[in-house]
Amino acid sequence: MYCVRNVTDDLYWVGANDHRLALFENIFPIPRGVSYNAYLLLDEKTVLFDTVDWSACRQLLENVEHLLDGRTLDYLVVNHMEPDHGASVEEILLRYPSVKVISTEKAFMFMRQFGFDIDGHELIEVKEGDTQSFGRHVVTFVAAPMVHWPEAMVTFDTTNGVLFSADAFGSFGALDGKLFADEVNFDRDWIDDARRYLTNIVGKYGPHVQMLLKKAAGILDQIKFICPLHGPVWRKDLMYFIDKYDHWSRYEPEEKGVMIAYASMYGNTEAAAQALAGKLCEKGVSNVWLYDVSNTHVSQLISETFRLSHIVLASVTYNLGIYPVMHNYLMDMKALNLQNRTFAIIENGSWAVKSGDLMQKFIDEELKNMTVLNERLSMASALLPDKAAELGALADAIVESVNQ
Ligand SMILES: Cc1cc2nc3c(=O)[nH]c(=O)nc-3n(C[C@H](O)[C@H](O)[C@H](O)COP(=O)(O)O)c2cc1C
Repeated sequence: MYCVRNVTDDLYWVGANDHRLALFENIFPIPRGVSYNAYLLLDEKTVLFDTVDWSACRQLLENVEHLLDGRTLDYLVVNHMEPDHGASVEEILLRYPSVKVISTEKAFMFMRQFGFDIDGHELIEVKEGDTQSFGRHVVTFVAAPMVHWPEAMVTFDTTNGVLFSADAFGSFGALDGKLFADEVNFDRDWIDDARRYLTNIVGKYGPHVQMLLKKAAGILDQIKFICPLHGPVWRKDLMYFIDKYDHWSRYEPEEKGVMIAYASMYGNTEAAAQALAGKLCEKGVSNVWLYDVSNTHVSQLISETFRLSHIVLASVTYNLGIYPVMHNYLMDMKALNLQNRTFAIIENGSWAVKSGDLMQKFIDEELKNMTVLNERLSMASALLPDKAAELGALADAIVESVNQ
């Protein structure tokens, strides 16, 4: 059965929802599923904007066929050739052999690399600023390299103000009927998945997102809809989400608050993390979030690290090193270019305590623009009452820094 929704009077969502995939990119858990968004414009010409993952191809075809209602498909615009959107391109070409494909030089290169038989078809290569008329609608193409692959572009419909934003402004989470961000409680139910999506997937490319935001700033008053390739479509309160993107891509925290990420085998480091959390709240800083790095997916840790201003790393020493899962989290921060956070350190060990110095060294040498508070809580096996003053001093230093 077809499943479509109007975005505007002549533009339709023709994508699909996926609740079967457990790991997006075979790495990120998606308990709320994901949507693959594609859009069909019925103008004098018929235009499909992007396709879907291969697993959802059948749904896309049903949707498109239903709306075309006997017309042929004239154009396919491919903004992004990553397989979760581009995998069904060849199937569209097989079904609609006269379709003209509009995309970037690099995207056509990727189509060939993936083995798609495109060369018997009319291919229209576009670059920044090129325009195309489909009848009433005129669109312009804007390069969006590394948001999130190098071939990516976004397409702006100058007639109705629709921005087809490719992977920008996307989110994990299946739509399940609710197409628009204003049909859900986005700030309560979606923002964490949107942040986890952007920070983990495009986090490394903050400067490229900033470049795209600067281009968008020039036409901000003309943008009426943002149609991403995953997650809800935006038609109200666009600045709420644009502002989030601005923070994430500048590596600026959204909130003053403390994330305590702890690595603990037998519970003593965890107990210290709990004691610190209690002290912070007692001293008036209650935006405090505890995460056990061993049972919190690293994508969630990264997302929270992008959200909050202060990070406490509490780790046992393990074979003279940092606990491996904590180390992995630090490596991910480096890979994603995270910056501008204030850290505090809690270390533990029973015979040769090393984790504190090693975490400090990693932050100083491998991460950019970070501050580490001087106060450190160092434990030998367990946090005993003789460490109360040290714990209090650490809490005071964090509170002072948060309140600055
Ligand atoms: C496999 C393994 C390796 C360890 N390596 C070290 C080490 O190199 N240096 C050290 O001081 N303690 C080491 N420890 C001890 C723990 O770091 C220590 O007992 C710590 O207090 C455990 O804290 P927890 O209760 O939070 O798990 C190791 C423990 C295990 C199980």
